[in-house]
Amino acid sequence: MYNSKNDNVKSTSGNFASTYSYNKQFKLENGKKIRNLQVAYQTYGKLNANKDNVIWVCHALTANADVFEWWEGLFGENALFNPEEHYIVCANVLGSHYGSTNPLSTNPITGLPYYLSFPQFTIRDLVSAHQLLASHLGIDYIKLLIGGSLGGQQAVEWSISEPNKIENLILIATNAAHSPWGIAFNESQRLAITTDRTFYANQPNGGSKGLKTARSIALLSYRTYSAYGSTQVESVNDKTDNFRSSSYQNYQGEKLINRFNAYSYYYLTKAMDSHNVGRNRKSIADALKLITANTLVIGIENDVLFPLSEQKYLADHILGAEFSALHSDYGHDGFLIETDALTNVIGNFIKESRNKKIIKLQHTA
Ligand SMILES: CC(=O)SCCNC(=O)CCNC(=O)[C@H](O)C(C)(C)COP(=O)(O)OP(=O)(O)OC[C@H]1O[C@@H](n2cnc3c(N)ncnc32)[C@H](O)[C@@H]1OP(=O)(O)O
Ligand SMILES: N[C@@H](CCO)C(=O)O
Repeated sequence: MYNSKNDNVKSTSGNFASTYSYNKQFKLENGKKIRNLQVAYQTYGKLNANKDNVIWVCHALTANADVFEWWEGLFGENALFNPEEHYIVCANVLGSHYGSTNPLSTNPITGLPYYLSFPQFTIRDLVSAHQLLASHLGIDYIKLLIGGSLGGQQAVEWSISEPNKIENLILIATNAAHSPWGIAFNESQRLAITTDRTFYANQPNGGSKGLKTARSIALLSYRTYSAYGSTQVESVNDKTDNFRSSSYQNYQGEKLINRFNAYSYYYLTKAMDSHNVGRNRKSIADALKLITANTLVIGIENDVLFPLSEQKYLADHILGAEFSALHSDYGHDGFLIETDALTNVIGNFIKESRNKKIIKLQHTA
């Protein structure tokens, strides 16, 4: 149920799924090392002769490398980001069990799964692992790097660490440093997981009841008062129990534990907490100034987890960045759902960028 490792599989939708193995020791930001690092990834389309059609997607907390599945509408055969024009790459993050090395993987030193002995990693480590993959794929230039939420945290870090490699950057519903509010939400979820004593049993479904509660807590930050009001309102006034909202929370928790494990969730939320582009750099604002990509920052108006002020901050500190706010009844998760609005705003940004480039070329000719 947990491992979807595919080795060099060409799927029916024409995409290519594979796993990259790094044969040296992978050094984490905290100095710890992971042997035999695996990075699962999928590609769609072909790298062109100039190697300048790469779209790299960084996924959020519980997604996987199959971006055509979870970002359908923005990515797909007939979408803005399509395999006809682009070479689209999406890799599973370190710590997630959709094919990359994670706490359920076997530790080559002990021959046993890591579980809670897995080393803690940061957003920068997620990026470093994907930079190795990019180099393995012969990609030294990314036409457009895009990510939302935890995916946006990776995209902003990548753009700071390798500014010359990223031409265009799209950051959605994300931030420059994870907020005290966001960390508190994550800690509450981890408290739910660790209250489930099976978490310490080191078994694949350990902590799953706790994870169900964690997802229930998280949903309150991914959705809004009005989303619950419109989708979970009762049609009768005489109920005193068994409300739709309760069943929804239970259903969503069950849905997650059927496809995700508590260990990956625990470590990935800690990685999210670690996000701070200013760490070991002069300041957050100075780090953002290192970005040279043509940048669009998109926020969701009623996102309670990553409020608009965070995207405004990014746009104000990244040189020349544009800012756009979208409305979504969903709140934070709107970045995964409002694909028509995203296609529209990103499509316009790409057109404007092309025009700017033509004008620049005319001036320098
Ligand atoms: C292998 C994989 O699955 S890969 C990973 C896929 N997931 C990801 O990539 C992570 C990112 N995606 C997500 O977080 C989510 O899928 C989102 C945000 C995009 C959409 O969330 P959803 O849960 O689909 O939407 P929403 O909140 O409207 O809930 C709808 C679901 O709740 C169910 N539901 C709605 N109200 C109730 C209720 N009162 N009681 C019980 N169930 C309910 C619906 O029947 C529907 O069920 P379904 O998912 O089985 O079709
Ligand atoms: N709903 C997203 C997390 C919010 O960014 C996910 O499950 O990946």
